[in-house]
Amino acid sequence: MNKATRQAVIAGNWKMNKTRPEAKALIEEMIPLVKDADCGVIICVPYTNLETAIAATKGTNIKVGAENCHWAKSGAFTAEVSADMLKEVGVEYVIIGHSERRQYFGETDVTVNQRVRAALDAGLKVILCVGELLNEREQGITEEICSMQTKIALAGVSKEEMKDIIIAYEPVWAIGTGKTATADQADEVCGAIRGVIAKLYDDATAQATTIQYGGSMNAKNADELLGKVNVDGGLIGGASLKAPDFAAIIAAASK
Ligand SMILES: O=C(CO)COP(=O)(O)O
Repeated sequence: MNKATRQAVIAGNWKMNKTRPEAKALIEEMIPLVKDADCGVIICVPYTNLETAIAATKGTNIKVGAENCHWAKSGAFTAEVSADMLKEVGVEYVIIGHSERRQYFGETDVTVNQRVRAALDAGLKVILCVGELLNEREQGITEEICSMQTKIALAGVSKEEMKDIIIAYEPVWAIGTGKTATADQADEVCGAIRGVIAKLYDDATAQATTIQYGGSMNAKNADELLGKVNVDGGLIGGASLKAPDFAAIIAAASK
């Protein structure tokens, strides 16, 4: 299996945006624009929008994800949401390990691993985020950081379970900054992550794993990034909040 046979997946990460009426309107605008996509289409939305998004996307090619989940089944974890709760609502995907969770909410490689495990156990598919800080890139340790994050996050995940894991390489310095990694930088790190998967599992698993790039991907730069052999799609922040922009990225991934 190679890029030609791997499924490209474009996922929107809405972050902390949109009330329920706004979410419904955005999805309704999106549906006709993305209905002919030749790639996977996912929108990851705030918890309060999940039911709205699931209802609004019913019968369409848009799948719905959450932006995080807790590692415990239930318990005294004020404001957290379990993987079972998401599954019961009808959610299919969950983002885990986003750099904003790591940066602002004390998420560590170990808790990322625990959350990945909980999501898989609940029957959810995972979009696992990894990526280096600017100073780590400047120190030349990008591949080491991304390899380590990937390895720790996947501890206890079997080869069979890898079909339910998408990895998103998101350099932290490129998120929401308008600074995109060059297509070659994105390709290089996505390729290095694929190498880690090959070592942890085997080459067939590595070749079958969807590895996205995320960080200021937009309608203008999507073509070049998605043209790279190791870049199998994108995790889109800002541009996923505008239906025409999101649709343009999906069109680029469908070529
Ligand atoms: O963090 C991101 C997606 O998870 C990327 O966000 P931007 O596309 O807004 O840079």
